[in-house]
Amino acid sequence: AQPSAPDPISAPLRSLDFGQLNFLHTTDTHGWLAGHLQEPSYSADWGDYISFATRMREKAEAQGQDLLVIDTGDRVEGNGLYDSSEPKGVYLSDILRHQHIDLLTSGNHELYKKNTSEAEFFTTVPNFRGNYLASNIDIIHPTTKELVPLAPRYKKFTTKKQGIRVVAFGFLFDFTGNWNNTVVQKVSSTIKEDWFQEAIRDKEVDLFLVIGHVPVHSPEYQAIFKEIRGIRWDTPIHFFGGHQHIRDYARYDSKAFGLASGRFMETVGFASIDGLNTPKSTHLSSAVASPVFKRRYIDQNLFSYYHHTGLDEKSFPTEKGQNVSRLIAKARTDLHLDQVHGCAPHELWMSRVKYPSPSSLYTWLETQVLADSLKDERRVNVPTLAVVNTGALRFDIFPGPFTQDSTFILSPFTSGFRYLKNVPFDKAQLIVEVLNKQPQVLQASQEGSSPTTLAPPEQLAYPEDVVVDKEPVAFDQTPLSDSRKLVPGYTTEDDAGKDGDDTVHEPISFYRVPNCLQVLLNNSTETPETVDLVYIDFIEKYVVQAAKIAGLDIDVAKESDVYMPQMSLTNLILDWVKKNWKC
Ligand SMILES: Nc1ccn([C@@H]2O[C@H](COP(=O)(O)O)[C@@H](O)[C@H]2O)c(=O)n1
Repeated sequence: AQPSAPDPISAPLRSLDFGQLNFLHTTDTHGWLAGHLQEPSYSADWGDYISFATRMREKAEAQGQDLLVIDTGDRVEGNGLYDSSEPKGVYLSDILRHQHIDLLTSGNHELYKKNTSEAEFFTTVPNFRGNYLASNIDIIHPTTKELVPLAPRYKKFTTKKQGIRVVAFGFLFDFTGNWNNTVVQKVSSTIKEDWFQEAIRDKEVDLFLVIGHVPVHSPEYQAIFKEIRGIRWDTPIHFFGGHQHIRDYARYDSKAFGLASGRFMETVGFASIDGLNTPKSTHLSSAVASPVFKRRYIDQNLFSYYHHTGLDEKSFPTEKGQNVSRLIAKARTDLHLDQVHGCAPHELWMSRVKYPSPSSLYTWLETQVLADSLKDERRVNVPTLAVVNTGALRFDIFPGPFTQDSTFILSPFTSGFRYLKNVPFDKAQLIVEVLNKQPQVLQASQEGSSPTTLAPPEQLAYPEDVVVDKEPVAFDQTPLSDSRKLVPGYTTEDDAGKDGDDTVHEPISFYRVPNCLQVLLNNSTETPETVDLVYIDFIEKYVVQAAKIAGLDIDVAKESDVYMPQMSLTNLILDWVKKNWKC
């Protein structure tokens, strides 16, 4: 772990059920390779994860079993380790590559910008040569300008110990926000292509593995499941997914399951399959008709890692893991990530408290940061309605030092502001109302595709608020090894029940927020007739649609202009923190 990481807190743990084939899975890590330096439950780092995967592989192989390590994308954007370097990601990719990852794929964040997808093409794909899959992503080759697959479409391989014959695919959900140097083909048309049809007709396959940056409960994964099942009625399928930042497990049928392993290096997903028919096992009388699938969501800390490997402080770390922890510490020093810009007086939560409220991160952004600091000197005293999508803020703020790292953890994106002059106030309000009308924003959600949102992605999995009654939870699973108070954390309920989390936690509330927050900046007590409608540039395409619906007949892209040139939301927040949160 990193030198400043808090020690994990002991907690009652559920164990892992190993099988013939075992998996470790990360997704949506968003640069958090140093782990969480303010939260004991997630305080291990990528170096510890490397040691963990090594020890788990040793354990599996000693039992004659196999272990595969999988990552399903969104490795970038969301943490100082990625976002604060110039160019972005140079430290991150060098740290990432030390983990032996058997299969990986791209997320949407790898494709928002041209330089990010080109870095995948030139660095991450070669770093994991042969293991990076891109079933539905093409990129314009930066030199030849030809449209080429970002990485191979699929792969067939045989596992080391059990000889399990696997065909693996790597998908991205039907993402449309990519830069125009990449092409994301819809999943429903990709699975009709000849190469896919041939791959699923291969009879020499014991397991189909579908990894992807796709929610496990999604139209895209349903379509892939149906397509494979239509041809191979009996072959086991394991899906690994992500994107919604949640822990989730889907049962498609008795031989097909899918695991999603959370976000931000809070979770390492574990899955296993036992009873697969393989060329070896079919000769044995022990071959089983129906395989058994298991899953567990591991809290990413050393207490869990020691427990699951049966090792301790001395026997657990590997030399490589320790070197990588040192590499991360050096990168954090080079990037000045511990530099303190101010001190937060109390917690500000994204979803643990109601919005609006004094402890809501969004209320703070509206009533303090934007209200104090959003001003273009060319537009002084002009009434302004400011709109920012809630998904632009990515993490809670904890009391204490607000560092260079906290800045990017909170607001990693480079988005700035644009504005439309003299918008009738009632129309401006209507535009915000339209933006907030639905969970899925405007953009006629494509049929058969995952919904998109301007709110934090976790919210797609919560149709309603979850309000936790603060009474201690009853624990009816494995016996408690420790009767102390439970630590608040994940209490996942999925298609296999309520016993998925390795650590038994006290539950946490989840309150929904609107797609966009808004603040009226007006020096007068009178309602303005017109306002400057200021919006964060990421939502411009949605503002265009909302303006049409609101009956504002203008060409938004043409008539809008940059507001506070050179100022990003990230820097606006940082300047406010420096001025207002003295330590
Ligand atoms: N420049 C950006 C990029 C993304 N967002 C928000 O993040 C959501 C997607 O996040 P995932 O990690 O789930 O891919 C997106 O819907 C936006 O809410 C943003 O605000 N600015």
